[in-house]
Amino acid sequence: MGDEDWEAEIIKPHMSSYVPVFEKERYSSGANGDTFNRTPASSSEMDDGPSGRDHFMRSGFASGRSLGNRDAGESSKRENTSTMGGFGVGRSFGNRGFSNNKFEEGDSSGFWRRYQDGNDSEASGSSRRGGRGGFRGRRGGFGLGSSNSEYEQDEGMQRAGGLFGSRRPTLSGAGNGDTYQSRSGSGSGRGGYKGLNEEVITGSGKNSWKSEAEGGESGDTQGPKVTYIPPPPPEDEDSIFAHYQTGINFDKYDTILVEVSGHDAPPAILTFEEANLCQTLNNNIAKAGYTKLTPVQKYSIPIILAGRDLMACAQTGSGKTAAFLLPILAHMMRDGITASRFKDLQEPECIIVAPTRELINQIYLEARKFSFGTCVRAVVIYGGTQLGHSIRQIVQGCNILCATPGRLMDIIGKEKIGLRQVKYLVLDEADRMMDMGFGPEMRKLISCPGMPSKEQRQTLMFSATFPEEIQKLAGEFLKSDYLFVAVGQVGGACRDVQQTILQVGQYSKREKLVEILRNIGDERTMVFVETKKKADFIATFLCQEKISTTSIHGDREQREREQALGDFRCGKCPVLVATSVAARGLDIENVQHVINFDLPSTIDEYVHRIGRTGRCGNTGRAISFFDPESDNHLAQPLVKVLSDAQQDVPAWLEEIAFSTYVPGFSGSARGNVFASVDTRKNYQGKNTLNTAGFSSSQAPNPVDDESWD
Ligand SMILES: Nc1ncnc2c1ncn2[C@@H]1O[C@H](COP(=O)(O)OP(=O)(O)OP(=O)(O)O)[C@@H](O)[C@H]1O
Repeated sequence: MGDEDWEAEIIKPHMSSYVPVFEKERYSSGANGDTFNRTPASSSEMDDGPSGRDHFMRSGFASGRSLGNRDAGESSKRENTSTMGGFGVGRSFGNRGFSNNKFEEGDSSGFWRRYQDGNDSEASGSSRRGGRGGFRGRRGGFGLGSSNSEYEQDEGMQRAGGLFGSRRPTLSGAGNGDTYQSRSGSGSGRGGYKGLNEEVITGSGKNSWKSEAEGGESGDTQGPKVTYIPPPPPEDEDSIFAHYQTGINFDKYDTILVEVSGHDAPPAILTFEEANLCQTLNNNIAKAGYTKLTPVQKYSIPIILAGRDLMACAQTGSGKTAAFLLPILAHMMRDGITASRFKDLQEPECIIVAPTRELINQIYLEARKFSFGTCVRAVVIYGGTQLGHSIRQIVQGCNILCATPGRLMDIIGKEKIGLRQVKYLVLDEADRMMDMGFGPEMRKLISCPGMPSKEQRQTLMFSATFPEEIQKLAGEFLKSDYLFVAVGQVGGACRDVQQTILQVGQYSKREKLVEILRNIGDERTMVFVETKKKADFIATFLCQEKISTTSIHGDREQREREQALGDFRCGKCPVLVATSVAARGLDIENVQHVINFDLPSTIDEYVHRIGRTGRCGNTGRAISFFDPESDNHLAQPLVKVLSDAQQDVPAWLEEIAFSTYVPGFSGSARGNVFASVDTRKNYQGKNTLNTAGFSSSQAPNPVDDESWD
């Protein structure tokens, strides 16, 4: 079944019997699921802004999918068999379907009362704007142009489409775009997110890229306000330090070759004790269950402690987060940092940016964990949540600010954050942060008034992939004498992931997926697809097949995204269908399988995706469907990634790779080569060691000569 058939498929009446299970405990005051089941979607109260929208989000894909409000009511009474929360909301005719729902009594008004935290005025303000939920019927719209991006970003470019209704359809003037717009009313609804390939031009033809500060999510001038306030993280020590076990291959990390390039690199440390951290930090490390350093930590910690700028590349799941957090915290403690107090303008010492909301939240939780019992206060802010909430978090004090780029720029624009005290700037998933999507915002950040120059601050970049062309941009951010740490092959896949590539044509993919998932049973599995609409579609399909599934992608509300992740983490939904928004950084316990239902367009993306499993010495499996109709361009880089990771390479894949041979190829699908190591040409002083600290001149060099020099 091709793309064009999806909408036909999705509106089959039987599908409306699949309604979501909601996390009743978490939003207990509203008894979501109950409300959902009880409440008929009949009258028109969608004008209720946030609450209407809230219900809209929660009321499930059955509702808006195709049958409008009446079916929403009907389906809500049906057996609650699916665990898929709210996807496809308003998908095709959602505008209508949801503009009439009446869920607020039991559900979201309760939620809002509970979490609004004194922000009724903002909430009602947005209520008065009216009809937000109604317009959101277009979210995720099939064939509506919102979902065809191959890449989803949380901030930056994507917001242009999402916030201002300036998506590709508005350019087309016909077809999907028109349909979409007519269905979604004025198009003023805040609809999801744009992807890398989507246009950033409004219907009026102007470049509409705007940060939240310019009238975006902050809602000063246009569009409804974002009112979601994420629930606070648990405060008890057990939850803060909850962790999963390192796996059987954790000790094998020591055999990975590490190359450090640049001048005067400090020697690696072999133990936490050698880092000479303060007692509180050591206690926190022990409580986190860390007894032994990972390679990237052995090398990065002393480099950062020595005050050097760093670009570090290490395989997925190998502890890069602690590699930067621990030395930064150690510095702060050594400098005798004072507790930051309530102030209207906060001046954090450290700013950490990451490309997705869920990832930055995860980093924040790590920062909170390692700073436990110190006076260092970490704060997280990200898009899709109420701006007022972000501001309230910040003004209470902020030493480490974890942020997605768009929200960060907004807050800076609102003069809640001053940059003069910034000593550490961390770009996690740095290659992503510097690429076309986020690069402009990052450049804005480093040239913001008050931001110390690169000479005055310490800049740290971490990722599992560092394409050569992106490395070349790093000079803008890093001091010229920065050090480069490469743990193993730069851009290489984690060897603890057993990779299988299956040749599956697009018409057979669903059948194969179900077959695999049935064999897998309840083991946690992430299924990656290429577009947002396909994520909805596949998740719906799996629910239909009675496989408990949830989904995460950029067209889902932040609340839905967090709920989906929560459901997946706790095992309530063992299958998570995701777009690339979940490809990077997410550290979820017990993800045993990754399935690439669609291969991504770049090999780096592949490496990140499969890295959601096989973390921290645990083993995992990745199965990828290779469709010769569309994936041949990946054959060569796949062969390279597989062989570098000592995986079996299917003969048919080698054949395709050979037949699509591109002279000069050295590893990647998008022109960027695998940078085997530091791309600076003239550095001196390079040493290659294994992570037990012994010189490995005898050992085979992991460096791919082809792309070096
Ligand atoms: N030294 C250590 N000992 C035990 N566990 C560790 C250690 N370092 C990190 N971990 C754990 O390993 C897991 C993966 O770490 P982390 O998320 O930092 O990986 P990463 O390298 O950033 O991965 P990705 O490239 O996917 O972002 C986390 O659960 C983390 O707590």
